[in-house]
Amino acid sequence: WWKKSVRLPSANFPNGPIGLPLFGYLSILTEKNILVALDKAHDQYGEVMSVNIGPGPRTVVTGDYQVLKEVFKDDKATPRPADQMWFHKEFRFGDDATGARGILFSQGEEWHEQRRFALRRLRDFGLGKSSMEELIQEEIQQLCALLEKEVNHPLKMDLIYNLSVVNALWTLITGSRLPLHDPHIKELVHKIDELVKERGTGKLLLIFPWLRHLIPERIGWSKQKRIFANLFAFLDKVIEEHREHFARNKEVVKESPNDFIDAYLAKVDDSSPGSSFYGEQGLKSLKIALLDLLLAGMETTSTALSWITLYMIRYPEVQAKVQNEVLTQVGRSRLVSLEDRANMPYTEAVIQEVMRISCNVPLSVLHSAQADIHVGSHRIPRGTSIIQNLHRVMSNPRIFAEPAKFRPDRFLDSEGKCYVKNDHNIPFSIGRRDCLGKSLARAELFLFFSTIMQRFSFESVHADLSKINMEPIVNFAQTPPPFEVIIKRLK
Ligand code: HEM
Repeated sequence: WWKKSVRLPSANFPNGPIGLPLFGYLSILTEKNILVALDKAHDQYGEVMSVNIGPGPRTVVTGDYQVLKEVFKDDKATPRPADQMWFHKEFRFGDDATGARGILFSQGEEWHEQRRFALRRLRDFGLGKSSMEELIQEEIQQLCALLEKEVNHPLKMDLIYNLSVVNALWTLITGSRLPLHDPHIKELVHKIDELVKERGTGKLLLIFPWLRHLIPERIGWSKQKRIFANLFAFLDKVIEEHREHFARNKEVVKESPNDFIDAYLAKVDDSSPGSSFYGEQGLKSLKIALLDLLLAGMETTSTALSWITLYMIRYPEVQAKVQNEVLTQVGRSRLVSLEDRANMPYTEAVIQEVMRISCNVPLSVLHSAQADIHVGSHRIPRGTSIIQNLHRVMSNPRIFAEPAKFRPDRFLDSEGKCYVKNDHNIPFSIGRRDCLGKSLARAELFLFFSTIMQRFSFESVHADLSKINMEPIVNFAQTPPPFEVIIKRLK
């Protein structure tokens, strides 16, 4: 059994380390973190290789930009692996025949439909428009008011950005915003944060899913179930309120939906059998789509903002240059707008460099091969799971010299005046199933960062800046270690 599970399925399958029975590629459990373990294996077996994760069959891992570009340019690697269905059956109304509901883990035509709809509707309700900018600005003003109260005191950066980020999404989804001190939004943020962290600490659960039957409490399975149940109760309430309103004002809502949920209910009402929006399945999909948007959108963007803050206290000279650029281009009184981005190359370069070096979602989300895939001399058979090693691409020394060093000017031209895009910087992944919220995330990062820099400075609580811990906590996401800042008003 062991030989069968660890051997290469065919002669031209990507090579890789031999896993142990049950544990698979042991370094994943014994090295400092999974990224270090995979780096070691890549160094030995190349940029397209395979490993056993736990007792499962071999998973292909690639950290080569050109390969990722080629493999993910069309639908041949868009599905999510079927062996995670145990999880989706529990939390995403999943089944073996049709996969999971929602956006993040759905399959085939259902995924196409759900993704297309979400993209179009988020665009209608703001993405890429001035209304979205106003909505984000509103959140930033509230956040700045909160920061103002903390001036000159050490402040723990834990969950500071989450409330504002989730509220921007919440407004797009539900049509109304919640005040930052609202207990509902605080509860929502805590639940999502707990869930993401639990998924991380439940690494063993991901590798050995059957442990949930033996030690559900210790492995974190019971806790996940409780958190999902709370989250669903929260979403059910909002959906129910929208459904009641829809039932009473159907024609008006259809004519001009106020938010994402309204638009979704209108779509469910107009759908016919065969569509993933139709009937009960449509309503289930709505709930999971909301869950996906909140899960995928909150922690990632908030974590990126926390990383930016940490890098600013570690490199005050970089912070000073950003502040100088904001004050020169925008001044003190006018609100920063997305149009300013073109004139603020240094700020853009700093965001890009933090995204590169902190690599928020280092292994993206698992994909699998829809049909046999040929990569150079390799053949990856249908159904094989594929990990996109984004961390590997973004720390490739041939593209990013001295990749461990924080150097925003690598995204500037030789005179340091113009921002230079680098296609190899792919924190949002690449190809047909890349991040659905990347425009929103990019807009948020720019507006939050530059507006805060227009008014405040972040300082370290340590006199010796080299003492600041920059070591990421690696789970599903790479998060900064807990840290404190002293907020100063910009003189
Ligand atoms: C800095 C912020 C963010 C980062 C680094 C990030 C990164 C990613 C990555 C790496 C993926 C996996 C893509 C793949 O499977 O190939 C993804 C998927 C996704 N992201 Fe983001 N994301 C961010 C913000 C957001 C926001 C704000 C939203 C909400 C609007 C969002 C919604 C999604 C969704 C729905 C998916 C699943 C797409 C699909 O399966 O078709 N993300 N994101």
